[in-house]
Amino acid sequence: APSSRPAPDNYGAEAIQVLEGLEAVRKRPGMYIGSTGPRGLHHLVYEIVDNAVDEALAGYCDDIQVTILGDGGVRVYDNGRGIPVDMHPVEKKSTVEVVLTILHAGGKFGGGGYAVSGGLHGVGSSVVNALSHRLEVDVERQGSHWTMSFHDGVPDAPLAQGASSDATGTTVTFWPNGDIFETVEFDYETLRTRFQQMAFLNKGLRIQITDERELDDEGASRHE
Ligand SMILES: Cc1cc(C)cc(-c2cc(NC(=O)[C@H]3COCCO3)[nH]n2)c1
Repeated sequence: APSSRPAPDNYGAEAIQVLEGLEAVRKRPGMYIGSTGPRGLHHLVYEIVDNAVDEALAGYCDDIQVTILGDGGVRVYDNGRGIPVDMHPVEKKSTVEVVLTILHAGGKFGGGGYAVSGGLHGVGSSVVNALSHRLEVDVERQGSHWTMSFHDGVPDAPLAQGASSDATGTTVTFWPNGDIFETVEFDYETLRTRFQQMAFLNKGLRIQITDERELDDEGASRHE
């Protein structure tokens, strides 16, 4: 007789896909970011900034701010449209959660392999999330702040509607996993040089970077 067990719903399959994706990234980080040395660490920032740059190149954002926090985290902000916050009826997941947890076929050649230097072109955010022991996102869109946090890429709770806001934008803050990377100490000059190159390649693009770690009596150093 046919088993009485109901067919596994899509939601269960989806949750398994997320966990398998995160596990794959943590098992072979080099496949996704090239290495777990300093280059791989800085690649995390480039993956997140890539999304903000795409929004700027699409003409929706003219302010991108990167901050190296005193506690070793990095915050990336853009004043674009904000990642969509719509809730998918079936998976009961917001687009924000999908962008940050589903491992998309990334890279230059689709599927797995890709030239590390080129990065994942805006589909690498879930990789950054998987390799961060904590990640927070704050979207301003549709009149509100919408927030979500993750630990090792796993959501702490669904997307939550917060205070009202008449601005739009996306802020992602992440703290790289010290068990995966040889070092989690960001190098200011490495980031500044890379953003300067990107600004040369994209006329009109402005990326501000601030290092809050070297706070001394005259406050954080700020360069554009
Ligand atoms: C800092 C950061 C990090 C991430 C993961 C996404 C983004 C991001 C994503 C977007 N824009 C979008 O997702 C577009 C996509 O098309 C609908 C409107 O919003 N802007 N900024 C910014």
